[in-house]
Amino acid sequence: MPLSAVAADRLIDLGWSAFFSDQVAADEADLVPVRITSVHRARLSGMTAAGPVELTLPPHTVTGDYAVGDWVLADPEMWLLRRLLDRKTVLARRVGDGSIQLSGSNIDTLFIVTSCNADFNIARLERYLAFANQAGTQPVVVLTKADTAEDANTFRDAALKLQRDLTVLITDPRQHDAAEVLRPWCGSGQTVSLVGSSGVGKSTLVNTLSGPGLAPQLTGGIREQDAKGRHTTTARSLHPIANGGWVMDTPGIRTLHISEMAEGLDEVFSEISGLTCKFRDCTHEHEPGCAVRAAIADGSLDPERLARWRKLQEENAAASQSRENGSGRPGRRGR
Ligand SMILES: Nc1nc2c(ncn2[C@@H]2O[C@H](COP(=O)(O)OP(=O)(O)OP(=O)(O)O)[C@@H](O)[C@H]2O)c(=O)[nH]1
Ligand SMILES: [Zn+2]
Repeated sequence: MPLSAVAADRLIDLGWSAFFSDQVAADEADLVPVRITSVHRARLSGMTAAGPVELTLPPHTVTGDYAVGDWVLADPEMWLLRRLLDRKTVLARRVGDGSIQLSGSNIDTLFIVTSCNADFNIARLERYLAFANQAGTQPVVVLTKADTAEDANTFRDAALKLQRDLTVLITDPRQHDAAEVLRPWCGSGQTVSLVGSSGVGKSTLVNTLSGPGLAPQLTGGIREQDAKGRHTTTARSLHPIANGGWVMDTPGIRTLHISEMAEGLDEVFSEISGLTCKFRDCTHEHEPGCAVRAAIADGSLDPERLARWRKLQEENAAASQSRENGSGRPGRRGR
């Protein structure tokens, strides 16, 4: 069943690309690509080129194995879920009990939102950057509440130093032009998500991006009752952006533990990870020919930045080591 030109365009709007179509085997031609738009305890909702569908799940399906943003193939007769396609990017992290939490997949850009006030925290931003890099998504720092700061540019200058070629934007999420400022990352077929502390303006930004007339439910996560009757935020969802693209609302991340994020960290701290010392296993403590200590000595590397890098390296090594015999890695780099 060849796709009509309209349906093909619609699929591209949804984020479908050669990366996914190349995975469809010849004998799967009658299956339909579905993008997962929300993941519930016992239910998966999705979007096809023709509109929204509720998937029928095969027995023993664990919905937690699926992420909002996933592409799956389904049998159109009953919308029976057949197979998950490989992810281009995946935001994954270890949570308290050691399990992997999937925060979303096939996200092109992660807006790391922080305010020009006491919320602005360099060490936390470096964690978020490692998280985005490890996922394979492009991080963009979005600074809000510039109107309440004496000089927002000092915040922007500090953020620009956190990663080579990092994009840092200043915008007021309450204003319509916030959508214009973020437009380059929100075109047709592009998927964005937001992270940041409570109160920095994420929901306001999602509402501004979604344009007028979209469900106010976007502010505040979707809450469900778990088995013990507690209310927990179990669902994330994908929403259309007014002029193209998709935005994923992700629940707040209270503490972002660094685990299995070596590549992501190297990218944040590329000015350190790119240095070559005389000894390959240099600890940068006392060895001769240490390029890291030389960079500190000549002033090209900030000792505080080095200290933060060390702390994250140690946290990552300790967490990754204790996981060595555990289940698969949470993050898989897509680029
Ligand atoms: N003055 C000012 N207020 C802002 C700005 N951005 C957001 N706010 C306000 O800050 C408050 C919090 O914004 P939210 O969008 O609810 O923040 P959030 O990040 O979604 O918070 P959680 O839902 O708790 O995760 C709201 O009252 C916004 O109107 C800004 O640039 N300047
Ligand atoms: Zn060294």
